[in-house]
Amino acid sequence: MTPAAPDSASPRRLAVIHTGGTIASRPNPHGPGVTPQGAPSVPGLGGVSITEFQPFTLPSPHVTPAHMLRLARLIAEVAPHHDAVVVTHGTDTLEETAFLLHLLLPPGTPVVLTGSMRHAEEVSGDGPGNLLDAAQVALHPAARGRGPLVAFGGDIFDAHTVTKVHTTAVDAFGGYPGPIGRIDRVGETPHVRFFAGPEAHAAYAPEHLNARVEILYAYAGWQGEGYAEAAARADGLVIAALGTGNLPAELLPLIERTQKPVVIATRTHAGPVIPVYGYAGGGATLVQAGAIPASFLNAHKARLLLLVLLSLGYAREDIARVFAEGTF
Ligand SMILES: NC(=O)C[C@H](N)C(=O)O
Repeated sequence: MTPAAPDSASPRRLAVIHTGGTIASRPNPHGPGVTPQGAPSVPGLGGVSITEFQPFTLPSPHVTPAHMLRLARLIAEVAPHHDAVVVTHGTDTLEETAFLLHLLLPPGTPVVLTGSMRHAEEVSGDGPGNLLDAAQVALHPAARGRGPLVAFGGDIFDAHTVTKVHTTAVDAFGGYPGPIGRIDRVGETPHVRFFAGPEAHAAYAPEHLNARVEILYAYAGWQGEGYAEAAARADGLVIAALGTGNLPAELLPLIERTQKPVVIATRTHAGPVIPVYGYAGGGATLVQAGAIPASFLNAHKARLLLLVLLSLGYAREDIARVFAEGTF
C-alpha cells in the first residue's frame, strides 16, 4: 500500500485529544512516583493543521465509563470538522476506552488511540514516536471506516481484540489474533499497511451508562464466594471463567437462580467462550442455566458491552442475541 499522500492544496485537519496517562506524565514534584501533568507535545506534521483538546488529565486507572462517554461525545462533536482524531490515553485502561468508543461511535472519521510506557523525561521515551505513528495512521486513507484503532510500538490493533500484554515493555499491546496493520517510517515518510479489511460495526447511543455491571474472577476451588452479594447489587454480572467458559460445580445453581444477565467470559488470554462441557458448571450447563457466552471479548470488554446494553434498557434475551450475533 502506498504511503499517505500529503495534500499541498489544503492542510488536512487533525484533532488531538489528550486525556493523561504516562505519555503526559513526569516525576511528581509533590510526592512519590510519576503523575500526569498537562499534555504531551505533538510533533509537527507537514501539511497538517492540528487542534488540541484536553477534556481531562487522568492516570487511566482513574478513567471511568462516564469519562469515556464524555470523550465519545467530544469526538462526535469534533469529527465532522477534522479528517482524523488521535486520543492520547494511559495504557492501563486504554483497551476499555478504545472498545467503548468502538461501541458508541459510527465508523466514519478515523480515531486512533495511543499512549506510552515511559514518561516524558525517561531515556528512550516512547511517547513521541507513538504519537507520530497514531497521527500518521489516523491520516492514512485506509484507516477510514474501521472504527477506533490503537497504534502502539509500530503495530496497529482493532478495538475488539487489543489488550495490554505487558506491564513495562514498550511493546505493551497485543491480543489474539494480533495486529491488523503496521506503521513504519522511511526517513519522514510513513509506510502504513493494513492486513485486514474493515469489520461490520454497530454504533449504540445510550444517554447514560448508569447500569451497574460487576466482574467476578474464577479460580480453582471457587465455591461462589462474593457471587450472591454481587448479583444482589449489580444489574448484570460478567464472570472471567475458566478455559472455554467453565466454572466449579457450586456456581451452577447460583447462576440458575439469577434472573439478571450473567455473561461468561474467560480468564484465558485467547480464544472463544463456547458451550463444550456438560459436567456441572461446564459451559454447556451454564448456557442451559441462562448464562450468555462472551464469544471472543475479554471480561472487561464484555462488561462494557453489557453496560451499554443494560443502560439502553435491553432485556436478557436481546442481550444474549447481541453477544451471539456479534453485533458490536
Ligand atoms: N503506561 C501508562 O500509561 C500506565 C499508567 N498507569 C496509566 O494507565 O495511566
